[in-house]
Amino acid sequence: MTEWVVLDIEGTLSATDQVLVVLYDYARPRLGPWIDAHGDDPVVAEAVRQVRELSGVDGGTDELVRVLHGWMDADRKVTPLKTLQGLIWQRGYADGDLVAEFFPDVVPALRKWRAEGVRLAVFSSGSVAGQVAFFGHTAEGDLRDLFEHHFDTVNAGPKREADSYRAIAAVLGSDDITFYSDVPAELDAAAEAGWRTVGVARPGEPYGDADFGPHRTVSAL
Ligand SMILES: CSCCC(=O)C(=O)COP(=O)(O)O
Ligand SMILES: [Mg+2]
Repeated sequence: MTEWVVLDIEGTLSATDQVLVVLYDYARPRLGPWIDAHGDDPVVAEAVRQVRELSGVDGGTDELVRVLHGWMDADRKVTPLKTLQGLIWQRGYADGDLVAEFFPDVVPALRKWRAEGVRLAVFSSGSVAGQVAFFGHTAEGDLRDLFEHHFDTVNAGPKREADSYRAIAAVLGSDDITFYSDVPAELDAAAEAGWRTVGVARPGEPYGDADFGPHRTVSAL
């Protein structure tokens, strides 16, 4: 038994296509209008500043959107992109345009862990705002109560760096943590921080045939 289970989303709880096709296709045409309509929102203004800084692009919304689309095409988990996507998805879930879907084993496993007293948290590249909206609007209802904490690249740090996992452990106040992810490099970073790790190798997913090295590996939760 472990005190905490910390979970990745894409490839672990939900099919990669849920994110890279459904959610990315939803965000793509809405990025420009969102930037134009919410320029006074300090969160959007800071994201736009970061996009300019990281890309060196100096032009208007069209140029920014070209950069953001390029990052999406390459699936680069760049923080300002994840911030803007998260705001758009939050609206999409609230409006009923989006419904989060999970692999069939996921919700039973989450409920079983909770029934056993295991505490749950999420660490995803998706922004905390996007994560909370995602778990609040699922095909199996509002699942937000299952999780005590959400972490992203803003409040924890990059997923492939051990310091991010150390920062999460400090917030959780525990060193008895198990991390589930489909990405071996994320598991390496978590293990370096002293966490237990479980690789989730789901058939048909991008990391379904990956080499998980020393990490215990499962094909479902
Ligand atoms: C609404 S959650 C969207 C998740 C997301 O944007 C993403 O990039 C998932 O990355 P992960 O770190 O969970 O593999
Ligand atoms: Mg993942």
